[in-house]
Amino acid sequence: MVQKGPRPLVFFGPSGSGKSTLLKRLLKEYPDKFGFSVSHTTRNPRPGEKDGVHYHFTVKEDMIAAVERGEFIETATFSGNMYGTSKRAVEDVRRSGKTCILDIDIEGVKQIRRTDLDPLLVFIMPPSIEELERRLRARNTEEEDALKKRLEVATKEIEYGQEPGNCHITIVNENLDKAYAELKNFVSQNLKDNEPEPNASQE
Ligand SMILES: Nc1ncnc2c1ncn2[C@@H]1O[C@H](COP(=O)(O)OP(=O)(O)OP(=O)(O)O)[C@@H](O)[C@H]1O
Repeated sequence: MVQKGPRPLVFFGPSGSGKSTLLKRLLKEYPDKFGFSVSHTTRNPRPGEKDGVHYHFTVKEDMIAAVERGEFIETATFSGNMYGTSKRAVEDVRRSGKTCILDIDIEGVKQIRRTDLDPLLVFIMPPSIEELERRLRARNTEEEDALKKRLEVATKEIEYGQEPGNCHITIVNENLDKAYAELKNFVSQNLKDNEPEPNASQE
């Protein structure tokens, strides 16, 4: 079945390559055009959190069963709680007329490619591993062990992203403004039914 609404826009690439930086800029410039899917979690709601808005709150047994039925694009466990993005949540954003933005790892990319969600795959590549390491160190968000692990995984992710057919565009994020211009150009070429119209006139 051909789905109505704009295709989901998937960002993937090594940790530190600049995915969040680029997608935040896109969301800031076009707040009405893009949206995020609502994730599922088995953790308890915090005060003020609404089911279906902040998360779809569920229990482990149900979530495991849904994962086994193939309903999830990706899942992860943090401090004993499961989190995940369901196909349904991505479809919901699409039905609202917005482009659903996803920032996922390559296992998630492999999963979403097996669905009928027809995603546009944007691979964000660092200029070099050395520069990636410099940026991760400057970001100062990881302990040394976690940083080393991210750099190890980065090589595999770069290999996957560079294999023909695994993405629709590779953006080398050397100069941020140039990388963002490439992203905007790709988006406006490929999401015609969701043509970005800036809410601010200055570019
Ligand atoms: N073109 C660029 N030049 C220099 N620094 C950059 C550039 N793009 C992003 N950065 C910086 O590099 C760091 C990593 O970027 P960001 O956090 O966006 O990466 P990410 O791919 O989202 O990482 P993660 O997967 O770990 O969330 C940030 O501190 C960001 O400000």
